[in-house]
Amino acid sequence: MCDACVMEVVKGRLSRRGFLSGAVASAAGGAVLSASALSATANVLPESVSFSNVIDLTQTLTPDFPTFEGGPAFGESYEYTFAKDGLNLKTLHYHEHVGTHFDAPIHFSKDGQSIDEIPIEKFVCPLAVIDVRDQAANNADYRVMPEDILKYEQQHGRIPDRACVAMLSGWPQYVGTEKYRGEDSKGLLHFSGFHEETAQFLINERSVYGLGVDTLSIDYGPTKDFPVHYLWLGSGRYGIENLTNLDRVPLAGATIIAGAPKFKGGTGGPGRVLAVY
Ligand SMILES: N[C@@H](CC(=O)c1ccccc1NC=O)C(=O)O
Repeated sequence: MCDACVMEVVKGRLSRRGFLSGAVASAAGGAVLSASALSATANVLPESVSFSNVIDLTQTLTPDFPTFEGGPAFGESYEYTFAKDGLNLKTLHYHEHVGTHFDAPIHFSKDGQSIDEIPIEKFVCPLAVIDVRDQAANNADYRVMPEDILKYEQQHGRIPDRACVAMLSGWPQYVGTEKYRGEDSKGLLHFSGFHEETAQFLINERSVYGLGVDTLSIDYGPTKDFPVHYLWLGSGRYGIENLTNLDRVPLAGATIIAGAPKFKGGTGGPGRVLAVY
């Protein structure tokens, strides 16, 4: 090899080694940095979460999104427009319980936690999806029963601790139609929810933080006394209503990242809810 060629090879090796050792050093530095940043700021979860899919479980909120009471519950008006002012900015007016939203314990209890008081680690949870689409298709007033949970566990294993248990009824396909609320001539609503025995079972026998539904309410539509709201929220747990896309996540094994709002004293409120798996 000519002298010049040898020099080029040696230079190449040296710079590659320098590059590699620099990369190792910066990776190690990065690890140290992120570990200390974590311990300084995060409420560390007991298990690590790794994922390659993100699914949006949130309904798009529009002024005509169906509401529990039937009337409008979300409005918006422009304060600034790009054409007139060079920027767009709206004021929103909305009911706390509209669209994909949270029910905080205070919603149905005398002095339960408000939405801002729920510890954040309760919003990142294993997600257990209970598929009752067939039952709901046959009976709009179907309620998720304890047997549905036991059947789920036979197929997918025990509901994990700290889970959010969500009902998949298939109702999001009816948003935009009367059927989503299912109001009859007597003013009763018709859609699925959880049975109070199931809420009681999950409170007593399992360790669950959240209850989710893809309908307007964790209680089924025709209820007059809201037993699941009183039981579940009264036990210090939270609910999420009007979820969507639960048919796009595995029934077991996903993690829900429930982006609850942080309104001081809020009884709930709309948020962004994601599932990762
Ligand atoms: N499922 C509803 C229930 C609810 O909001 C509600 C229950 C009884 C009386 C009024 C209610 N909300 C009024 O808009 C919710 O918790 O968001």
